[in-house]
Amino acid sequence: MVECWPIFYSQRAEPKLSGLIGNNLTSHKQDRCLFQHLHIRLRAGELVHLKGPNGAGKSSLMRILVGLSSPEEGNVSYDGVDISEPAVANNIVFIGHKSGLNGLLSAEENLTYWSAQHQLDVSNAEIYEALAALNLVGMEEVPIKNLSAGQQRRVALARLWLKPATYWLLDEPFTSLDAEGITLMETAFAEHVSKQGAILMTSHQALSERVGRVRVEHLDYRL
Ligand SMILES: Nc1ncnc2c1ncn2[C@@H]1O[C@H](COP(=O)(O)OP(=O)(O)OP(=O)(O)O)[C@@H](O)[C@H]1O
Repeated sequence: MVECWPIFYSQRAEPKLSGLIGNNLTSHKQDRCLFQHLHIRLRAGELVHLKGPNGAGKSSLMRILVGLSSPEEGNVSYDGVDISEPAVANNIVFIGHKSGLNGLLSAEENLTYWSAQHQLDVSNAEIYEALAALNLVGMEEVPIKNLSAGQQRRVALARLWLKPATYWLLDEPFTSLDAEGITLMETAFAEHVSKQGAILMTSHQALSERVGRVRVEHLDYRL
């Protein structure tokens, strides 16, 4: 039988440990065990690249780690506080592999709405600055449905510029990005980690040396 997941930290560790801790996580989908008794830890100042084949369960794990779905077993905490505590969300930005944007609204409107949802005090000028950082000057008022796939991805990623959070959980952030977009994001990742931010990301492509030190973890496909 395939071992589900390497144990990234001692099982004797106390739950009050700093960082993101997924403890003893188990999840099944369609009668298949994606992972069982999985332990994962992400510390401040770390970038973890979660790899694995299609269908292995990376997105399912990410959704559990941000509290969007519940594991059948185990628990998730951030700096010793359980994910169920509302305050925990203030320190996390999750960007899923779907952009989560309203196609009828512009980039500016989407980010204004998202900021309000997250109780962020963000000005219009800051939204324009975030979009400029993603090289979207001139695209601010265009309905999302009229932007290219890569431009839409950039709008989704602009959220990272708007919310001051330690933990970035990014599911396939490079999807549809061109080489310049990937360089831009890798540079942002390196900067975030250098300021003691923490990043857990999935990607089917290798990261360049630009991002600095990366810890790679694998999630195997279980039959
Ligand atoms: N809402 C759902 N209902 C039923 N099955 C699901 C659901 N979401 C995911 N699955 C199944 O769980 C398995 C893992 O899916 P998941 O999206 O987590 O994989 P992944 O590792 O992120 O894959 P990829 O690399 O293709 O993005 C797949 O077999 C998928 O069919």
